[in-house]
Amino acid sequence: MNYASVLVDVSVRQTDRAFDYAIPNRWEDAVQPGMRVIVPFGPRKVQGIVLAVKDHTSVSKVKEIGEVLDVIPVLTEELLLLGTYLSEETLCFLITAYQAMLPTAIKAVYKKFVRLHSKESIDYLPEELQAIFTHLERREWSELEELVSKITTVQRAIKEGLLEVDYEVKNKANKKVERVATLLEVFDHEANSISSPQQRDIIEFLRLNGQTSIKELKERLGITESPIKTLQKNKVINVHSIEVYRDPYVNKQINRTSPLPLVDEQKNAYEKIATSISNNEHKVHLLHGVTGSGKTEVYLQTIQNVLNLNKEAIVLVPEIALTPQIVERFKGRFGNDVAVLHSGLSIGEKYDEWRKIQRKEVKVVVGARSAIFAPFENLGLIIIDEEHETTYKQDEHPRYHARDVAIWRGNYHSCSVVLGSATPTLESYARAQKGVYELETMEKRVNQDALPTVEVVDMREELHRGNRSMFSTALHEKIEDRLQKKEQIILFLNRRGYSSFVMCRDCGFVIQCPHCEVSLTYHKNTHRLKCHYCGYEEHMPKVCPSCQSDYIRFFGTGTQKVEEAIYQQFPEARVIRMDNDTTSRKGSHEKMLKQFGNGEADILLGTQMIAKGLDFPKVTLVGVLAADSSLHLPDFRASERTFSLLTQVSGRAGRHDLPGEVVVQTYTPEHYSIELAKDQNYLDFYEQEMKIRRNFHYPPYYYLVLISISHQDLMKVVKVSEQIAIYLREHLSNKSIILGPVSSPIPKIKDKFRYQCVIKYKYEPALHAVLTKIQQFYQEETDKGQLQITIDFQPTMFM
Ligand SMILES: Nc1ncnc2c1ncn2[C@@H]1O[C@H](COP(=O)(O)OP(=O)(O)OP(=O)(O)O)[C@@H](O)[C@H]1O
Ligand SMILES: [Zn+2]
Ligand SMILES: [Zn+2]
Repeated sequence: MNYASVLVDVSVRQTDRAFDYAIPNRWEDAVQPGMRVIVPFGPRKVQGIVLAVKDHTSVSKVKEIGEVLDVIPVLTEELLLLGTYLSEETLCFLITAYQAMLPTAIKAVYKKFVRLHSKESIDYLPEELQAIFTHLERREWSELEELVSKITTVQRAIKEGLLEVDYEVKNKANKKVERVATLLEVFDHEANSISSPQQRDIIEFLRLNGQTSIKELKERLGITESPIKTLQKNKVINVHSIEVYRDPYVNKQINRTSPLPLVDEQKNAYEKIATSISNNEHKVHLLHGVTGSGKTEVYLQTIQNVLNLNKEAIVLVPEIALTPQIVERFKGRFGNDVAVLHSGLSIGEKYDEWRKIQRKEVKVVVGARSAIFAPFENLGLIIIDEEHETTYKQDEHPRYHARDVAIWRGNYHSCSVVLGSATPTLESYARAQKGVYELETMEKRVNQDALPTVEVVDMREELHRGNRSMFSTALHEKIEDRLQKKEQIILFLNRRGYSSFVMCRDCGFVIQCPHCEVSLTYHKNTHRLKCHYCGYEEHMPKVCPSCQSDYIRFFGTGTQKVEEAIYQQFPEARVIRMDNDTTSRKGSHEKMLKQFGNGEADILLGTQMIAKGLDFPKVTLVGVLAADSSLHLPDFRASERTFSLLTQVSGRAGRHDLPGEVVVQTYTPEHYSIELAKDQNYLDFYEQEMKIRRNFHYPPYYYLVLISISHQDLMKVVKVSEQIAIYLREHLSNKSIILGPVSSPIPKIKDKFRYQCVIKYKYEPALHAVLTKIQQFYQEETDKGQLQITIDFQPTMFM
């Protein structure tokens, strides 16, 4: 008899290890590590992952595996190992690590049922339940909740043993199938004897075109099902189902491109990476290239190089930049060899793209963060574009950084990792300076033109001169000019930490969320106020809740307000506004960019989502509104973010033949991150920012851990946070710095109070053990869900 060690799909501490199950004889050879199975676990059936297969067990009463869900393992040997690394490094449950690697479609959904214990039980049930269970002996829990007057009646019957709870594992994954018809050859010569013209058409069509879907047959020949059925019955044709992929790009015409002759800087970078590839070396190359220096072309040719060696490549692109433009550049070069994974796809589409990878039908995957787990087995290259983007860090469990996973996989496959950016993180650049990474620099734009000229406008002066509009005189003039010349404009509203809050001008009262202690945001189209943390909503009040004045107004600038201002000041301008409101429908993002690319609008107005990766030849002016709103967040990376954002946005102008100009509007023009972004002067910014980081003990000089504690009861949060801080001070070396506990920048979310501690350390070998101890100490309480303690290594957010 063989046994399987199975990790069950239940995230609590007690199940964070494998349990043994017997493999029934009929599946003796079928069960392999990395496959999903269904196993009995207590009263229920749960999904689990086979970690190992062995021929003995020390468990005396071992249960049997109930079902095997896969034919090929969903997790490769490498990914199984990677899961262990992730759970150790981020202190998450092993199952959580594996779940992060799999597409949503194959994660289990559990349905709860209630059924009669036995036929006789019915007589002992209360009348209400008798009626319900007489017709159907098994009912879904959610259905019962509707049927009975009080759910406690059901609970009592369960306690008394009359009813039983039953769980069913459902798979969300549904493969899409299509019915197709083929001609059976034996009947070819007898086809002549068929008299029905419709049937003859079908035969003729199939003879010419081969296997055809029933749907297409009906459409093309204008027929119904019936002649098809007749032919099938008479064994002239064969009808069967085949699996098809839901491919969002299937109807898209993407022109094939061929490699461009590289310019010197590109060639240099390409060759350095090519050398590591041909030597099968695991090296990390930091490709620091200004915007428009042609990094993408270097990626494309490097990938080609790897494909020639019959190996595979993963390309990560930040979600926000995963625009059709980028996808087309990869599909254009590698066609059907490319799978695409991003959040814009439906669950089914993502599953299909993932299966193409699993079945080795593609060699390149382009995707957002989680694509780093693509189940390739012969990896030759991993590229992370815009490596400075914070979205590469997952902000829920497992709190991993895609860069770390990339380097782990690169090491495993002995292949190169390329990190590309115009504004690398200080962490990566410092590593490159120390020689841990290889630095490749591209200082010039491909088209040899200078970078766009950037003018910084002091909005305080504009105000003093009596200009109260959103647009400075300079920006206004330039917009007019471009509109006249029929060139295009991008207006970028830096909205992070910026909201249109409602304030009473009489008494200063600001309307806040009753649950989160943040101000509510005004939404014009619904005339409602909304909390962006918990979703709470209310009507815009007519009078101030505090002093009854009717002089209550919203403040701050949203994209809608900017749009209105544009229409007022430039009535002839055609505007496309891109923000969360206008792009929530699937495909709308893509459609708007296409319209702008086709010249159907003069101005593209948007938030963060238009800052990255866009490449429109006719854009010659970029305006940045409220450049410094990202500077005043309670986050030590605020300057770095502002610098990188401004550099990226400016990089959208003048990328082709027409020269570009940028106008940056700010209230703090003297701030170094704004001054240096003006010249895209990364090196000076790096030097200056590094000094600050050193003085204040921040990364890359120190590592950080953020511990957040939350609970409904404030006293409880304070007590636990203090206990944790004391424990840390006692058990970590005195070289480490422990900050807090303090109340978090957002002190309350969804009625829970939030506190935090920060650990700054350089070398702390006991760290993981100490933190695990803390987790275990509060485990019972955190498993119940009231108390929450999250541990975040190298956090990117401090809110
Ligand atoms: N060797 C080359 N010869 C001619 N044109 C090139 C070459 N390499 C790149 N280009 C073109 O130059 C433009 C900018 O290149 P690309 O988008 O690759 O730059 P990038 O560094 O990735 O930009 P960003 O980081 O700003 O998105 C593109 O239109 C691209 O087609
Ligand atoms: Zn709220
Ligand atoms: Zn008031």
